Amino acid sequence: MTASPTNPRTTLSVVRSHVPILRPTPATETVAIAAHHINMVYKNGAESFQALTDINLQVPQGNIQLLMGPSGSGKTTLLSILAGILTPTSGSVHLLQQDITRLSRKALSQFRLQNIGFIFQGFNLFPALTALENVELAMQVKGTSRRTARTEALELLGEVGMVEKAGSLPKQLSGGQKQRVAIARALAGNPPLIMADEPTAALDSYSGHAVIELLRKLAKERGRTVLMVTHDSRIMDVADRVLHLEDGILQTN
Ligand SMILES: Nc1ncnc2c1ncn2[C@@H]1O[C@H](COP(=O)(O)OP(=O)(O)OP(=O)(O)O)[C@@H](O)[C@H]1O
Repeated sequence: MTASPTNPRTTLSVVRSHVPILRPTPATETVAIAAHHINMVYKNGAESFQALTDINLQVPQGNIQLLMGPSGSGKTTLLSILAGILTPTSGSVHLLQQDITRLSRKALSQFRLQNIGFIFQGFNLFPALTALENVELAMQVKGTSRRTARTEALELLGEVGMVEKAGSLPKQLSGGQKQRVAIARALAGNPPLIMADEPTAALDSYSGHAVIELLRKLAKERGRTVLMVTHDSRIMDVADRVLHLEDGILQTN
């Protein structure tokens, strides 16, 4: 991918013994995520179901925006479309000024790998790999060499306060610790966009707060754009905007 001046990836610089550190990016109103007239119809045989109707939205770079709404209102469907995992029935999605709905399958998969960090409710860590190996593997998948991957994975575990648990297997970690490792893994390769589906749902209050604070810092101090599906009203305090879905329609507020 060609780095643009507004992309936090361009703020990567090498300081202190070859360890990459992110400098804060000045706040701009560059749009990082945009959806234009998105419709999604699920078809099962003769039956069809309209899950999303004419969704339009814009998320500026450095924002934390939440997708909220009742069960079945279309939150996960919309997040999946915005992340390029699902193709909408109609409409377009622009990520970092690129129309991802026009990319080939291969180009889209490469774009996702380079630009989006995913965080899931269930952590999705490899159970047989240590915390460090889970992050390292993600770096290698993104093209980092083995040697650099270890250094950078340790750096990322440091960012989420998990260096001391680098050698632990997921089963030896609490839910909050697992989610912090999953966040470190999502940050592998320094993606400018973070997309999360219920990142605090499986966590107790204390761990949930720690994860929310981490996501806030990523947006406000590191210029990452964070979009997440959540039912967690605590996150509303740190959000720039709450997008509310009802029956597949975005409510204007
Ligand atoms: N593959 C599918 N085929 C048919 N219908 C689907 C499919 N996936 C989702 N739906 C339907 O689309 C609607 C939106 O689902 P979605 O999972 O996006 O909702 P949600 O708001 O994320 O719900 P929850 O909060 O319960 O996870 C629901 O009515 C669901 O049954």
